[in-house]
Formats: sequence, C-alpha cells, structure tokens
Amino acid sequence: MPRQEGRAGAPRPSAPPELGYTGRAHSRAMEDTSLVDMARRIPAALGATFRLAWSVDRRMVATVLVCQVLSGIGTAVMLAAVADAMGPLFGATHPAAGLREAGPSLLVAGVALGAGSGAWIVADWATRRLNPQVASAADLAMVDLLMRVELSAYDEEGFTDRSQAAETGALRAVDLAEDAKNMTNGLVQLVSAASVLTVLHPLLLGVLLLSVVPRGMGGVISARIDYRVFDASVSARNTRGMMRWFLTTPTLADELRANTMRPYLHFWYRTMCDRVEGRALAAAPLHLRVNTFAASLSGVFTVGMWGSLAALVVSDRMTLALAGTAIVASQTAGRSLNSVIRYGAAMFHHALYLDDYHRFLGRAGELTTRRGGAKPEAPAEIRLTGAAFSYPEKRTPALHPVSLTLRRGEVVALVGENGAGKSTLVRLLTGLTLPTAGSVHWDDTDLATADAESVWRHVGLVPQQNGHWPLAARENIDLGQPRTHGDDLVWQAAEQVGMDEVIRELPAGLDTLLARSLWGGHELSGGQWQRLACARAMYRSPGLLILDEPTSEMDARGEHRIFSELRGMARDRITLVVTHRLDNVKMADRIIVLDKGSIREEGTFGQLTDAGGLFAELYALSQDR
Ligand SMILES: Nc1ncnc2c1ncn2[C@@H]1O[C@H](COP(=O)(O)OP(=O)(O)OP(=O)(O)O)[C@@H](O)[C@H]1O
Repeated sequence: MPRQEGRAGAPRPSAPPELGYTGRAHSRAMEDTSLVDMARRIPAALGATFRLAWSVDRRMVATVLVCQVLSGIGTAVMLAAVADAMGPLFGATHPAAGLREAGPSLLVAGVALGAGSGAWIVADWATRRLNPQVASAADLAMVDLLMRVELSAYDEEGFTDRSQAAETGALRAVDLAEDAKNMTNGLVQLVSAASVLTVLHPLLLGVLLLSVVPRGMGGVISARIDYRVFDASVSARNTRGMMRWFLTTPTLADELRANTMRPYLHFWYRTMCDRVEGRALAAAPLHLRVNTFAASLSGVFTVGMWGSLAALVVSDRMTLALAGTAIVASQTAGRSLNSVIRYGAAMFHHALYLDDYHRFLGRAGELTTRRGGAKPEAPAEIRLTGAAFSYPEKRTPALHPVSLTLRRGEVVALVGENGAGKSTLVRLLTGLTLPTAGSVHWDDTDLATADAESVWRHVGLVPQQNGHWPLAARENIDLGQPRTHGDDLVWQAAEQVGMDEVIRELPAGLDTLLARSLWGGHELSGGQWQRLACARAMYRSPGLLILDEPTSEMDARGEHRIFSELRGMARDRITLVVTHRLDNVKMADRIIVLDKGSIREEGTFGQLTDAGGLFAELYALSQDR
C-alpha cells in the first residue's frame, strides 16, 4: 500500500496489509459445505471426543453414562407414577380421600425424582473430574505434534493459521463433552416424557416438537454465522496475537520505547482489532433476524399446543386428569427437547471448530518427522554429495548442489554474506531438514533413512536465535537431560563459558528461574544468554558441535574463552562455526566460503587471504574501520 502524504505535510504510516489465507490445501469449510454436511460432523466430532475422554479416564466416562441412564429411568418412573396419581386426585369426591389413594404413587414419584436428581449430581461430579483431563489431553496432543513436525511444515501455506484455528478447536473439546452430557441427558429425559405423552395423545407430541424445532434451527444457523466470522478473521487474529507478544514482552520493551514506536504500533493493533471486531459486528444484524424469526415461529407453535390441549378437554376427548398429566409430561418433554436442541446446536457449533482441530492434527500427523530406522553413531565423517535445498514457493534455491566432507577432529569455519545459505547448510548437516536433491551421509548412514531423534542425540547446536528458556539455570544448561546424578558436569560447562561466577551469584544458584517475567525469576544479559547457549551445546559433549554466530553479543573475554574451549574440545568431534567476525576464523583448520548458495572458496586463513578472492575482500572490509 503506498504511503499516504497528509495535507498538513506530515507523512502518515500505512495501515497493516489485509491478510486472508486463501490456500489451496484447506477447503474452506463454510464455502464448500451445506448445513446437512456440517450436521454430519457432530457424530464424528462426538466420537473423537468420546475416544479422547475414554483414553484419559474410562471410569469417569462410564460413571457419566450410567448416571445419564439412571436419571432417564428416574424421569420415566416419576411420570408414570404421576399419571397413576392423577386419576385418584382428580376423580375422588373428597380431596383428602384422593390424596390418600394417590399417596403411594406420589411417594414413588418423589423417590424417582430424588434418585434422578442424585444421578444427575453424580454425573456432574464425574464431568468436573473428566473435563480438565480432556482439555489437557487435547492441548497436549496438539503441542506434542507441533514439536514433532518437519521444519518444512512451517513453510506450508496457511500452516500457522490452521494451527491457530485448531487451538480454538482444542479449547472446544471440553465444551463439546459438557454439551454432549447435557444433550444426552435431555435426550434420555425426552424419550421418557415423550413416551408418556404419546400414550396420552399422539397429537401432543407433534405439536410439542413443532414449538421447539424452530429455535433449534435458529441456533444452528447462528452457529454457522459465528463460525463464518471466525473463519474469515483467522489470519487477522493470528497476526494480531503474534504482534501482541511483540508489544508486551519485556524483551522488546526498550526498543519500542526508545524508538517511540508506541503510537504507530497502537494504530497498527487498533486497525487489526477493528478488522476482527468489524466482521463480528457485521454479523450481529443477521443473528437478530434469525433469532427473531425462530422465536416467533416457536411462539406460534407453543400457543398451538396449549390450544389443542384446551380443545381436546372442551370437546370431551380428554379428561381433566389426563390433561393434567399431559401438562406435567409436556413440561418435562418441552424442557428436555429444548435442551436437546439447544445443546445440539451448541455441539454443532463446537463440532465446526473441533473439525479444524482434528483436521489439523491429521495434517500435522502426516508432517511429523518419520524418515527411517537407522540409528547412526556420532559421525567420524559427514559427507554431502550434490546436496541442494530449495524453500517451497522460492524460485532460486537457497543452496545449489554442494559436495563437501567434514571430518572428526576438524574445526571448520563457514563464512559468507547475509543470505548466502549458511544456516540452510547447517540444517542439512544436522539432519534438521533433508536436502531437496542429493544426499547427506553420516559415515555410512544416509540421513534420509535415519531416525531423526537418534541423529540429533549426537548434535550440539547453538542456533543464531537461541532460546531464553523460562527454566532454571540448571535446565538451561542440561536441557532436562542430565548426564550424571550430581551437578559437576553442569558446573564444568558453566566454567567453560565463564558463567560459573554469574550462576553462583544468582539468588538460588542453579535453581534460579531464568525468566524475569515470572515470579521469582531472574534475567541475564544478552551476552550471558549466549554464553549459556554455548554451555548447553558443550554440556551435551556431542559428535557434531555447531555454533551459528555464537559470540555476536559477547565481550572480548567471553569470545576468546569460547574459541579457546572449542579448540580444546575439537579432537573428539566435528566442529563447525558460522561467523561474520572474520578474525575469529583464524583458529579454524579450514574455512568454507559460501556465496549465493554455492561454495565459492575453501582453504586455510592464510591461503584465502593470499588468494585475493571473496574472503580476502570481506576480511579487508572488516579491517577497514
Ligand atoms: N524459511 C524460509 N523460507 C523461505 N526462504 C528462506 C527461509 N529461510 C531462509 N530462506 C532464504 O534462503 C536463503 C539462505 O538463507 P540462510 O538463512 O541460509 O542464509 P545465511 O547465510 O544463514 O544468512 P545470514 O548470514 O543472514 O544468517 C536466503 O535467501 C533466505 O531468504
């Protein structure tokens, strides 16, 4: 969008671009499917939620089901007993005599009512135990899959948008379970009451149905409108959610304030809120029309039901006692039918979101890392043979076919200008991604056929952007994979990067939580975080140690220490350092210069500076200050 010049002269910032996911992979649920198609999703979503609930707590699921049936039986017995009592109550010449005669039936009705309520209370207790477990299981299933997908999944069109929609779906799993319980309860009650009502007069059942169905249909149509709004704004909400983190995290608070970014970011965020809100507001009149129409139709049919009952009594085709029973039964049936339709519509609503969740789980499941069963040892040699890599939707490959061998004991430096393909090459060497052409072998194992977790067990990686994990200092070094029972190796790694003193001074030493935003947490400086990232890679004592720009935020002492340690540790592993600080690469046995995705030069520091090529030029520029 072109930047607009205001009349007063001050240039105004552009509004954030309209984002709308129009991917081919995801069929747009609302555009492609009919109401009936969508109604068919309820049993599928219900089945999936039932299986989830069953897998987390069978006992509670069984308790809910049994209690539902008991509560239904209670209602049926109660209604039958009331029907029994109506004759004596209305037929007796004296009320006291009628009450005496109806006493036993009324007692049975009372006990049945109490037992039914008791069953309902137990069902409620069981559901409260079940719901948090279902919520956690749904969330965990999604988080676990996301931690296991191939990195390329994140490059798939609309993947993160669908992930966000699925997150909403995961939250609905509990609502669906709760509504399913209420609906089944309504259904059981309804069957009991409807059978009594049908015995009294079949016409009553038909009219009763008519009075509730319009409301139910209204609920279903409203759910469809809500979901359409949700679906249309999923990209905007995703972007807004991402930006929300940027606006509120202490990590970026300095930059935001010192660069006076607040007014623009406020405008940006407000615009996104307006877009999301605008879609919801536009749907409000539709809801109003649907609800008004459904309620009016329901009202007409309800009046019809009461009218038919009165007409039956007046025309002597029904006794007053029977009409009384019909009123009790129709009240019960009406309430039950109302809940069946209300909760059915709500389930329909949840099923739409849950469908997103299950579809996403299915897709993410297909994208999880599954390569082969080979379990390689720490590599003595890594061999790339014509290995190339292209990101999807990009015309130029990030890496053209590269052939290269790295050997144990070597320290190799990888250099090149921004975008040359260094991080992409690192991903291939570590098996984080597979080449789109050619192969990567660790000794005799082709990484395309290896079990990825077994490969990564031999990798120590300090990526360009390392995690400031909100964990204790100890876990920030051993990453929850302690190698010994004591903390000796943890302290040794801390010493290697010069962090031992800093950690000793933390309020709880190794137990200190490293997250300022959490209560009791403590923050480190940028360089200290980098030292910690190096410590955890060293702690793993890996067969392949890769450090991508490990010292960009470190002081001279820290940097010197890290590179001395790397040299000291080099004998037992393959070491690769990616860096733009070309003075540091003097310590490397071999320097590889990448340029636009190809290896341009290779050699020792002396050889490359003497050769007068790209490396020599970059080095001269780095010295020209
Ligand atoms: N996830 C991605 N999707 C699409 N293109 C990407 C992705 N990651 C990197 N690229 C592109 O691939 C090319 C190589 O990127 P890479 O990150 O490997 O470069 P680099 O040498 O590590 O750069 P730098 O020195 O800036 O870290 C660049 O053109 C970059 O824009």
